[in-house]
Amino acid sequence: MSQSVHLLTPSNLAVPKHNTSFLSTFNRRLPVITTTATTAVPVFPKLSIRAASSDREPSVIVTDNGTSSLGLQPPASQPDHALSSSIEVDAVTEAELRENGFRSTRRTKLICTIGPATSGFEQLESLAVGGMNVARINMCHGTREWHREVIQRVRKLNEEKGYAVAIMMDTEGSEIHMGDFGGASSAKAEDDEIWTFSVRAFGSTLPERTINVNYDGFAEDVKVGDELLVDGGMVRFEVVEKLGPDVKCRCTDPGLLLPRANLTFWRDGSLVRERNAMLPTISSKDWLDIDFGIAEGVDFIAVSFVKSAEVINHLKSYIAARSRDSDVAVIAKIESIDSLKNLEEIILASDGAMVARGDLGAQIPLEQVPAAQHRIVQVCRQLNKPVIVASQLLESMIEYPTPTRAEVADVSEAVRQRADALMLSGESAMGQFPEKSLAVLRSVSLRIERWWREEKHHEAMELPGVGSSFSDSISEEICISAAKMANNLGVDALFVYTKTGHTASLLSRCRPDCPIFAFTNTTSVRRRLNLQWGLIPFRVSFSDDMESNLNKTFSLLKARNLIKSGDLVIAVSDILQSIQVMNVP
Ligand SMILES: Nc1ncnc2c1ncn2[C@@H]1O[C@H](COP(=O)(O)OP(=O)(O)OP(=O)(O)O)[C@@H](O)[C@H]1O
Ligand SMILES: CC(=O)C(=O)O
Ligand SMILES: [K+]
Ligand SMILES: [Mg+2]
Repeated sequence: MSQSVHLLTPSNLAVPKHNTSFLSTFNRRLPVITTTATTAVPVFPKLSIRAASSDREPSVIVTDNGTSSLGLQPPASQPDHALSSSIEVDAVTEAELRENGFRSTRRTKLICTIGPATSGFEQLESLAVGGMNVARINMCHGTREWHREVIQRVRKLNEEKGYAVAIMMDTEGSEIHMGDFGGASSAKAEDDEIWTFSVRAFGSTLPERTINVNYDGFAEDVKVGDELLVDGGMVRFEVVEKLGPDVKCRCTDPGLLLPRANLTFWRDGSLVRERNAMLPTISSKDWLDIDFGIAEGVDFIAVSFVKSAEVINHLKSYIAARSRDSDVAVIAKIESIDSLKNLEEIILASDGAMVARGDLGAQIPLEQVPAAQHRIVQVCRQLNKPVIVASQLLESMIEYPTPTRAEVADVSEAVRQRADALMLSGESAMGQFPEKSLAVLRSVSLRIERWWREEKHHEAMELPGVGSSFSDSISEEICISAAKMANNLGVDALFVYTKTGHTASLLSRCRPDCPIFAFTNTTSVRRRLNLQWGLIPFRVSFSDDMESNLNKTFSLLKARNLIKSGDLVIAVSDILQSIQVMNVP
C-alpha cells in the first residue's frame, strides 16, 4: 500500500521569486487533498493521494553534469542498457545492511589521509573494507607522481570492487612551514637546545639542528624574544638571535619535529601576522596541484588557509572553465582567524567545509577551538553544506593500538554534533595502526549515533531556507516534511532519487532517524554523496517515471536481500517533486 503527496510545481503558477506569503499559503493548502484509488502499479497495491498532477519543473531536473571522469559510463541522458538492470553498491555496505538491518548503518562518514602507511593497494582495500568513505591526499607531502598512484589505486578499487570511495585533494597553501629533514622522518628537539631556522637553500644535506623555513620574509619578520610554535605548540622555541637569513632559537618546550610542520610566531601573547598575511591563499604550486587534481578527476579539492569567499569563488569558476564535464567540489578549510571572521560567506560560497583543528589551534587559543568547531558545524548544517571535523581525533593511535578516553570523548562529541564526516590525519597517513584507528572511529560513531537516536538527545535545529528559487524552496519543504514523517511514522528508510545529489543532501541536512538510500544515475554523484551524513549512495539508472523507478529499485534490492517485503519506506525524488509512503511489496 502506498500513499503519496505530489506537489504542483510552480513553473505554471507565475510565482514571484521570493513571495514567502504565497509559499506559506501554498504549503498550508497541501493537506487539502483528494483521495483516489489507482491500480496503475501492478507490482504493489497503491493508494495514491494527489494534490495535483505534477508538471516537470525544468530547474529541478538538472541536466547531468556528473558524468564519471573515470569514463565508466555514458551520461544519464543516454541510458546504458548494460547497466540498466543493475544497482551499484559496495560489498561492505551490502553486508552491513544485510547483517544489521537499515537502522544500525553508520551515519557519520569517515575520511582517511593516505600516506606511506596506507598507500599500497591492499592497505587501501583494508581501509575501504573498514569503512573509509573518502581518501584524502595532502599535497603538502609527497610528489604528484606518488599521489597519482594512490588515486589510480583507489580508482581501481572502485572499479573492481564496486566501492565509491571519493578522493579529496588538500592543497598545501602558503602559510609558513618547515622543510623536510633531508631524509629523516622526524627530529627530536630537547629543552634548551639552540636550533637554527633558516631561509637559506641547503640542498639535501642540512647542518645539524637546522630547520629550513619556506617563507623568505621569515628572518625579517621575526624579532628577538618572539615565541616560535611548531604545529600550534607541539614544540616551542624562543628567538634569541638574528643573523642574516638565520634565526637562532632556544627550545623551551621539547618535542618531536615532523617534516613540513606549520610554524607560527607570537609576540606579547598575540599571533604575529606580518607580511605573511599577504601571501596568496592559493600559491603558484597550489595552482599546479589543482590542475593535477582536475586532470586526475578528484572529487573534492580542500583549500587550506581560506581567508575569504573570494578565493573560493575564483577557484570554482576556474574549475568550471577547466572541466566542463566533471564536477569537482570545493571544500573550505577553516583554520585561520580570517576564516572564522568571514565564516558564513566562505561556507556559502563553498561546497563544504573542514574544521581543520590542527592549524586552527595554532591561530586561536586552544580553549576556543571547541566553540569554533560547534559554530562551524552548525553554520554548515544550516547552509546545507557537508562539514568535516579533522585533526588529532585519535592522535595517540599514531603510536598506540588503543585510543585515550579523552580521544573517544572527542570523537563522540563530533558525532553528537552530527558532523557529516570525521577525518584521520597522521593516524592513517604514517601511524602504526591505521586500520585500528578507523575501526575506533567506526565503532564510536555507531554507538553514539544509536544512543542519541534512542534517547532523543538531538539538539533541535531551525533549518532556514537556503534555495534561491521557489522550486528549491519546495524541495526543501518536501525534505523537511519527509524527514519529519519518517521520524514520526518510524519508517525503516528514506529513499531519494536524485540526479545531481541536491535532494539527497537536503534530506541529509534534516538528520532523520532512519538511513537514507540515495539513488543516483552517475558514478561521480554517488562518490560525492559519500561525504554526507546518513546517505547510503547507490548508482542505478532510472527514468522520469517514479513508479517504475520504485518498482525497479524494490526488485533489485529485494533480489540482493537488502530490503524485504513489508519494510516501510518513504520515497522522495527530484524528478517529480513528491513524497510517497509505502510498504515494500
Ligand atoms: N603523502 C605523504 N607522504 C609522506 N608523509 C605524509 C603524507 N601525507 C601525510 N603524511 C604524514 O602524516 C602527517 C599528518 O598528515 P596531515 O595530512 O595531517 O599533514 P599536516 O602536515 O599536519 O598538514 P595539514 O595541516 O594540511 O593537515 C604529516 O605530518 C606527514 O608526516
Ligand atoms: C587538516 C588540517 O589542515 C589541519 O587540521 O590543520
Ligand atoms: K594541506
Ligand atoms: Mg592545516
